[in-house]
Amino acid sequence: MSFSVAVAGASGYAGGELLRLLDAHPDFDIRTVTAHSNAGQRLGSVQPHLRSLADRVLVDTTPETLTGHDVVFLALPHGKSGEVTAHLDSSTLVVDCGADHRLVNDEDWAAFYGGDYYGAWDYGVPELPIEAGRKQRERLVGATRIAAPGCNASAVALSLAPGVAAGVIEATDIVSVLAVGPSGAGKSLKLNLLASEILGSANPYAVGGTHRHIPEIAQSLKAAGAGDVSISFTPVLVPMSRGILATSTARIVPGTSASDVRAAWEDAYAGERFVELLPEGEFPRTADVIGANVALLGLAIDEAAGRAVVVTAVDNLTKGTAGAAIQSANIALGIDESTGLSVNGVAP
Ligand SMILES: NC(=O)C1=CN([C@@H]2O[C@H](COP(=O)(O)OP(=O)(O)OC[C@H]3O[C@@H](n4cnc5c(N)ncnc54)[C@H](OP(=O)(O)O)[C@@H]3O)[C@@H](O)[C@H]2O)C=CC1
Ligand SMILES: CC(=O)N[C@@H](CCC(=O)OP(=O)(O)O)C(=O)O
Repeated sequence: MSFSVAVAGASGYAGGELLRLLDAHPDFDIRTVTAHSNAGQRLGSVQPHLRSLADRVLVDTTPETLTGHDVVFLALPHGKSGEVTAHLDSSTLVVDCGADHRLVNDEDWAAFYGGDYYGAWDYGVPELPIEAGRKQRERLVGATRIAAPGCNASAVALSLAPGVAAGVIEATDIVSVLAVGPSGAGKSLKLNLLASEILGSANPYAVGGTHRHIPEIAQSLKAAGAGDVSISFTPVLVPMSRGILATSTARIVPGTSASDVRAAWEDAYAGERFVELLPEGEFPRTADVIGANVALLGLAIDEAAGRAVVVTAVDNLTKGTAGAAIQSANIALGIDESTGLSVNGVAP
């Protein structure tokens, strides 16, 4: 099978990671690569690590340049995807890596993003437990519109949804602190992301309940069966170009045994290729997931605090975005879900 593909935002970080993975995918044929300020440039001049695609020329991101493909991946700034997708044929599979189609509640959109609200699409985290023992992947089969997740949001949702779905942790008292690499903020110049500001320092941001991923996480936990959700979420920029280490804790439902808590995560992720619960006593490092389409989880029970502690590592650009987008597209198109995706990273 060969599906023609366009990648919009191909000059950016997420677009670059999409191209790296798509070029190795046997069923996808990259036909069009688009950009904005870099339109007209050779891809090799802006993504020099993509040697096999170096002579491709970036074209403008318009409905016309994106029309006529079987699959369109969008890696555009927030607000830009919604503008484009309204013009694409409904039979084209469109996978948006931005936030424009993630939130089901327009009030959340207004509170955390603002601007036009374009409506929610099927959420591209296949392994997420949803109600009644089901997984999000069921909803992706045959989908033609998919919203890939926010990288932090998917790390935290994957961390906690099994415990919520099994009823062993309370969703009303969650604390998540994340160490994140600056590539999550994209390639454009920002003063707080200068090397002189971040090398040798750990810098908190969006402190105090303001981060845009909070409603996205709450939405995923509600889909897993939570009623009310309360999450204190604090990201901290650390000097690693890519990667997320999310540490989340939640109160254990009184009377639940430690083995029942662990069983919730073991059962949820048994047989999953791209989400793995490490053996008891082991915890992941970001170094183990760089370039891999994998989320690694470590779980501990803090008996004294009465809390479950979940430490999750993902590469924000791979399992956190581009890998999730391609995995979800595979499911939508009826291709084997793991095609073109590896659990192996690069190290050291
Ligand atoms: N980086 C990450 O880890 C993650 C990113 N995402 C999401 O993916 C999307 C892309 O992010 P990322 O790759 O990091 O961002 P970058 O800033 O690295 O890339 C943005 C891309 O969008 C293009 N672009 C910029 N302005 C416009 C415009 N006005 N109209 C059309 N295209 C434009 C840029 O083109 P040019 O360079 O030519 O100007 C570039 O190709 C965002 O929505 C982001 O939130 C989601 C999860 C994780
Ligand atoms: C370091 C950094 O700024 N990271 C970004 C991650 C963004 C992301 O996951 O993408 P979306 O914006 O598409 O949700 C952040 O925390 O907002």
